[in-house]
Amino acid sequence: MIDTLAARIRQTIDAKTKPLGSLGQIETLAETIALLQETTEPTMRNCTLVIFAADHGIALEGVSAFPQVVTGQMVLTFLSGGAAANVFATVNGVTLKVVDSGVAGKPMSHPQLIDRRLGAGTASFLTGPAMSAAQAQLALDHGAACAREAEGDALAFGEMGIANTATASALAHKLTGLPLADLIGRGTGLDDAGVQRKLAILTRAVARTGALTPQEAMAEYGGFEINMIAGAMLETARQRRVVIVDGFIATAAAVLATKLEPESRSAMVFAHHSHEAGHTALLNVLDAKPLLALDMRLGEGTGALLAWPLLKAAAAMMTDMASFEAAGVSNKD
Ligand SMILES: O=C(O)c1ccc[n+]([C@@H]2O[C@H](COP(=O)([O-])O)[C@@H](O)[C@H]2O)c1
Ligand SMILES: Cc1cc2nc[nH]c2cc1C
Repeated sequence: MIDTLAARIRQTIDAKTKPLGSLGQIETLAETIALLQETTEPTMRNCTLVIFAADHGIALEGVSAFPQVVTGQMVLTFLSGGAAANVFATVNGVTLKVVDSGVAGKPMSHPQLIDRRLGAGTASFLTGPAMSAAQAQLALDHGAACAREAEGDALAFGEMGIANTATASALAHKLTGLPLADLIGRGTGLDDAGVQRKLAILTRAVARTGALTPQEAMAEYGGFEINMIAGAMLETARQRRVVIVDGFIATAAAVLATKLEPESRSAMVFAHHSHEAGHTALLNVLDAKPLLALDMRLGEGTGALLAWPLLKAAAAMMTDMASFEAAGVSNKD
């Protein structure tokens, strides 16, 4: 007798009209979704992508190929529909929301922009904490609220923030203890000398503190948007909805989320393997096998948007595909 949900889900998949295991990672994805929804007939009807945007004091140390002002400019581009995330969301029927988590400069006022600002960018973590402990906690709370307000069987979280690969690397280093050199990359397009400079600055920055708790790490080295994504992931997981994890920065937020609440890992599916060098190390930390590998390194949730149809296919496989028995197809002896 089959007595566990996991075994019933596995048996449902194996009874479908296909050689055993022949749908590969789609089978694993179906198992994850079905376990989370606690049914052998899961549904994947709708998805929302929430893009969290914020600025980083560390940008002023020259760790990005682009100037800080681009963060706010890209927020306006998301709102006018011209970014890659808008295009991919439209193509795949995903609702898109944009959150100001703390973009530098004066607050932008736009009817579609969700205001969760925690300041005009973080402070530079080269010389002191990026934010206060209270701001770090508030970021988790704001992220959770944004998740509660977003509709979908699955939620994807994107980010926009010049220099946030530097932030993600420093934060991930403190959370995992992995060497910084394994966690840094070119971001928006640094050359070799730029990467060396980024490594030197981050090496100085992380030497400022010793071992940190996850709560301390997200205040010392976090970002408003990264911490909000962690809060949003935690809330989505608590609601037993699927979290679609995007690229390098989103995966750093996922590492933070799992350090705070390890059980959140079971709600996460990993959309793609980013071209950003440090992504492999973070995926390994989470024992994650991403669905796609397209050499993308844009962020914004673009990888998550491209993975969304695979989640729909995995759920539909469970509900709509015939079993050997129902279809009258002979199974192997
Ligand atoms: O998602 C990724 O894997 C990814 C990898 C490299 C860069 N990005 C995006 O580029 C920005 C950060 O790059 P940088 O060089 O400014 O740290 C930020 O807006 C991210 O959305 C995103
Ligand atoms: C133009 C541009 C678009 C982005 N989208 C996400 N990060 C980005 C960084 C830049 C520089």
